Amino acid sequence: MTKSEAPYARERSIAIRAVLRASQLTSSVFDKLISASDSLTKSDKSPVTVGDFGAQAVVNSILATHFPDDPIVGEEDSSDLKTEEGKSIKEQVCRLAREALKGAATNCPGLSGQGVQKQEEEDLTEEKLLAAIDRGNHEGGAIGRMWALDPIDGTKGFLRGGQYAVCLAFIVDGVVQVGVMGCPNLPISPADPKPSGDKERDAQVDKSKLGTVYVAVRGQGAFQRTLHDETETRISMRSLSASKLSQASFCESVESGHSSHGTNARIAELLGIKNKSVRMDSQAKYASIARGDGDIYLRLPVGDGSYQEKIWDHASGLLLVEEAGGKVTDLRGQALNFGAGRTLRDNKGVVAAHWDVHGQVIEAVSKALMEEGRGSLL
Ligand SMILES: Nc1ncnc2c1ncn2[C@@H]1O[C@H](COP(=O)(O)O)[C@@H](O)[C@H]1OP(=O)(O)O
Ligand SMILES: [Mg+2]
Ligand SMILES: [Mg+2]
Ligand SMILES: [Mg+2]
Repeated sequence: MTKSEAPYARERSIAIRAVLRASQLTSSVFDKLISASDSLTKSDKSPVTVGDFGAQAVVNSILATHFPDDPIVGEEDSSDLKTEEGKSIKEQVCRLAREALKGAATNCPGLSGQGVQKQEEEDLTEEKLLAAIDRGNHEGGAIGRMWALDPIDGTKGFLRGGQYAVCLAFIVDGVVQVGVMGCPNLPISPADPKPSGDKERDAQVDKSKLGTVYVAVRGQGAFQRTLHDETETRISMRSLSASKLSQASFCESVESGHSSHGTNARIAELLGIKNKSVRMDSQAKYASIARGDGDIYLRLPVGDGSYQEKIWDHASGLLLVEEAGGKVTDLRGQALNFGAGRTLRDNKGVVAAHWDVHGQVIEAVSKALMEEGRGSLL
């Protein structure tokens, strides 16, 4: 079977094109713009920047051109841009989105030519760009085609100059079929240093060695390419058996408010793991274990566990890890349900690990939560 005949080949190509363009936008926002006046605080107290809005406008415009009937579940909406406070951000968002959509054609397999470009450029008025952002307001659900978009996952990492990801997934009947993730600050070669937000240390990082894109289609494997070269290399998780589990390394959030560092530390202890956990913002954690830099991604709820994870925070990362040989479930070992709406309301927490050890990790998670008196989460 050639690539163009493979299931979801068109969705795959368009998703890569959209993520490349949005990643170019976010990189240029960071290089040129980011200052306090380029971001707002949302009603849930989380930050949102020119980059988040701009990337959502770019991805949604491209999806609207190529799949006009497909609904999109996207993180952002344009309401904050329509206020007096949001006016200057709105102007920047529109200028950047226009530049990104008009920019030189990105290297993207199966798509070229003026026709595609011209179609995309027709939608560049302010009104149309804001409407494109708001195409992301779909409620989700278990039936039919839809896209899930996090235009910048890990906005706090983005603002720090650390890790963030542009994450786009295609979902059919609640099952993720295509996942594409742009990680502009992740080193192409895992051996190279990655920016972490520490200004002094990050000054030593060679920027020409950063910028990866991950692509997975269900049943077709997981691949890494770079932002500038379309050559794809297959990736897979490090093999890990029960007897080698103590040599594993964990990935976890930088933010202790997003996932419980204390519980993770106890789980590592229960599994005999001595390696220090690697802290990183965003779904870059999924990419990192999918290509074998680390082995286990744990995201355990903080406090009473009332936070509902969002589908756009996990859809592309989950497929990447599954296609690289891993298993991704909630803390009870149940599959994540992407068909329950905008959130993973049927699930609590996330546990991603190689198939061969996932069961043991789940057992340790149960034990640690019981010890903490949080057995009600199980
Ligand atoms: N209270 C919370 N618990 C868990 N995740 C959260 C919480 N608040 C925001 N997030 C989301 O967690 C993700 C980042 O987590 P991580 O710590 O792994 O980088 C982001 O998607 C962030 O949204 P956002 O997309 O706005 O950055
Ligand atoms: Mg956000
Ligand atoms: Mg996110
Ligand atoms: Mg986001």
